[in-house]
Amino acid sequence: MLELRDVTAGYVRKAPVFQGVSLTVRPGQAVGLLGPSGCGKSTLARVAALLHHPDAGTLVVDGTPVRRWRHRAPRAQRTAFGVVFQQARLSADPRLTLTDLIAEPLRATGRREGVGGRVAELAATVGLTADLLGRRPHEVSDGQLQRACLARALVLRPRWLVCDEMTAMLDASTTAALVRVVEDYRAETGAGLLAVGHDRVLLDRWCDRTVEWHTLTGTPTGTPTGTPTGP
Ligand SMILES: Nc1ncnc2c1ncn2[C@@H]1O[C@H](COP(=O)(O)OP(=O)(O)OP(=O)(O)O)[C@@H](O)[C@H]1O
Repeated sequence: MLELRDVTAGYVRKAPVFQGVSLTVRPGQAVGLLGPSGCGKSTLARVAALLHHPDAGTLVVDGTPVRRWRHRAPRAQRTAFGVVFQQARLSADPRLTLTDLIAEPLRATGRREGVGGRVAELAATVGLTADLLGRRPHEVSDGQLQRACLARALVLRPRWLVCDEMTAMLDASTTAALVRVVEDYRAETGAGLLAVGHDRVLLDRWCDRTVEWHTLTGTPTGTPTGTPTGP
């Protein structure tokens, strides 16, 4: 279970972006988070993925409260998450080839064996051909780079996926392809998903339930009331 309990977070302590927000994602569940620009969805997603330290509240991952965020978080907790952001170019080291980009989390966690095979397998999964893998980010399209970023997010076989407007910059066919990759991965592994976006139609189709931001803010505790949209 991924549980945010009464979380307050932001960038200036006296003026948090949001206060007292609670949200729960069950293993295997896909929760969409919908809200207006600037309300704090990305900030919440970053807290949930251990990338942004909240000012108050608790994050519990698979029963263990998180005490440290970012590089200070224990490796086992950090590697439980795969994260994909909207702007692939900001989250990709421009010096790395796509092969090295996808393999980055393996190398960072000291897993050097079988890297080539795992990268090839994931490249095929996300639809990257071999000729693209030797290129650097500036030599590929936004959609191709986002495919590589999704492969990177899956490379450690995370139990939780956080997709922060993953498809906002992409055309319909690339969007459909990447959503399918995420859903195939979830079907195979039982991973849970928090998908942030603006596109209600996409989130309603993709997710088991879609939560509106305004139902979260000020919610005291417990799972927020979402809009049930699926099984
Ligand atoms: N690094 C930062 N430093 C200071 N303020 C920030 C930072 N990142 C975001 N903010 C501010 O925090 C607020 C929430 O931003 P956030 O990106 O979480 O919103 P969002 O709902 O994801 O928006 P969008 O849908 O436009 O991506 C905004 O007012 C934004 O300007």
